[in-house]
Amino acid sequence: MSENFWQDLKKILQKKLNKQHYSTWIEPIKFDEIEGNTINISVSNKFIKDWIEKNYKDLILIEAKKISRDIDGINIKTDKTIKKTFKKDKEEVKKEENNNFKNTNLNINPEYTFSKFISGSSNQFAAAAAMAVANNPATIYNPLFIYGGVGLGKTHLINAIGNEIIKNNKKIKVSYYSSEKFTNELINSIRYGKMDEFRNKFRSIDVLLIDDVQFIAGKERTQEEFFHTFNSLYESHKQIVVTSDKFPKEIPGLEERLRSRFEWGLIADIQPPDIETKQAILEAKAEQNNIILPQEVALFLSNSVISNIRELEGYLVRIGAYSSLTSTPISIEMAKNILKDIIIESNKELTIEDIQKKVSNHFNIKISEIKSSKRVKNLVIPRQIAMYLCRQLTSCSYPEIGDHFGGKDHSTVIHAIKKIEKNIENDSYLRSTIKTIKNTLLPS
Ligand SMILES: Nc1ncnc2c1ncn2[C@@H]1O[C@H](COP(=O)(O)OP(=O)(O)OP(=O)(O)O)[C@@H](O)[C@H]1O
Repeated sequence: MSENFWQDLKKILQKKLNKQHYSTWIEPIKFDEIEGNTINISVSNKFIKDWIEKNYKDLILIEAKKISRDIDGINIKTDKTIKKTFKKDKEEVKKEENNNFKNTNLNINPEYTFSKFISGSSNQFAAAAAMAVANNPATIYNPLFIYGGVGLGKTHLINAIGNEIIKNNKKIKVSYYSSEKFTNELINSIRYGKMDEFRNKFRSIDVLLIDDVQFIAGKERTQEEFFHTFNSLYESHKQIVVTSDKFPKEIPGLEERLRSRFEWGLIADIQPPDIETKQAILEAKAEQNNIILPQEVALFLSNSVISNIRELEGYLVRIGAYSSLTSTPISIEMAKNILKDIIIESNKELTIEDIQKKVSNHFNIKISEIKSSKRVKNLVIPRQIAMYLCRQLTSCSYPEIGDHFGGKDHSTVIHAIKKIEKNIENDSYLRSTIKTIKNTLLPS
């Protein structure tokens, strides 16, 4: 009776709740059992557990009692292994699009909504936190700091917060700024003596969304001004949301006072997507772009390529264009052919060249640069990572690795690998970068 009980209960809850809330909070719940008179359920992390306890537990209990009068409690556990990918309903996407109004002053991209954001275990925490903030601006998590690797959906999520807030209340003044745009406006205001205007403008915003905040690090005047803007908004109980490619502590050149403020609220990370999530995203993007993508091709792409979703989308568009230009339906063969330089067959043993290719591709540098002896930072770290992965993923010796990196001595290779091994422990960004590259080298 238990599983049916849960299904019935979910149906009732689905009717009671708005679709988005249902699919974000109730749908991913894992039903465990009914033990005595208690319903045991699990969710993927403590944040979701707390949220459900605070907002939905009473409702679930009331409705459960209507099905079975004996029920008198709900016990929520956390279980990290829960993976749940849920897709949003087409109708809901349409409705949301219609509701969105385009106000270019706000700089918000109307395309990036929650309905178009696919949640999976890698980003569920950040998506749930974003939704919580969007539904309760400036009341629960302030600031919200979202961080994650390149192309994993930070810009999409921060815009979705803006779109959702506007949808709920058109009077709230929401502004989205890339750090670059913030800096440029500041520079212009200084140049043309318009600092008062600049300050007034930022301080009159209700919700300030700042994307890629790592770019203001190292810029003294921008950080100073942002610090004052932050304080003024925070003190007037206005919502601030910030994204970055790194955890606050790991942003080089970020002033201590800003770092500590970023840590006042909630910090949520986005990890590289798992295969299920990648597949769901690809299928959704294919639908949005009118590309007929057979399921096996979506699976093939999710298994073999890249974690960077922007890159993944790029390949999808390439395949779609090829298919349309040649009037041939998309097939695995076609995908393999188009992506032959990127995909490494999963049954083939990895070589040092494969690793060099992937690492160079990830960091957007040339293979010749990774093999060179140039000591600039943007080459040294990729080179060290590549050497580390060669040692981990191939059976090559230190001298062999050194040979493939422009004839370097084995002691240089050992030094590079030790450096990564040491840093990986404290640097979550490095860890996540290496994981992303490894995922593309070792498709599961
Ligand atoms: N979970 C998701 N569901 C649907 N689309 C996604 C998801 N995550 C990312 N995308 C898409 O991937 C592309 C890249 O995402 P986005 O620009 O938000 O990444 P980012 O993390 O801000 O990258 P960067 O570090 O370069 O600023 C966008 O088109 C976005 O819509």
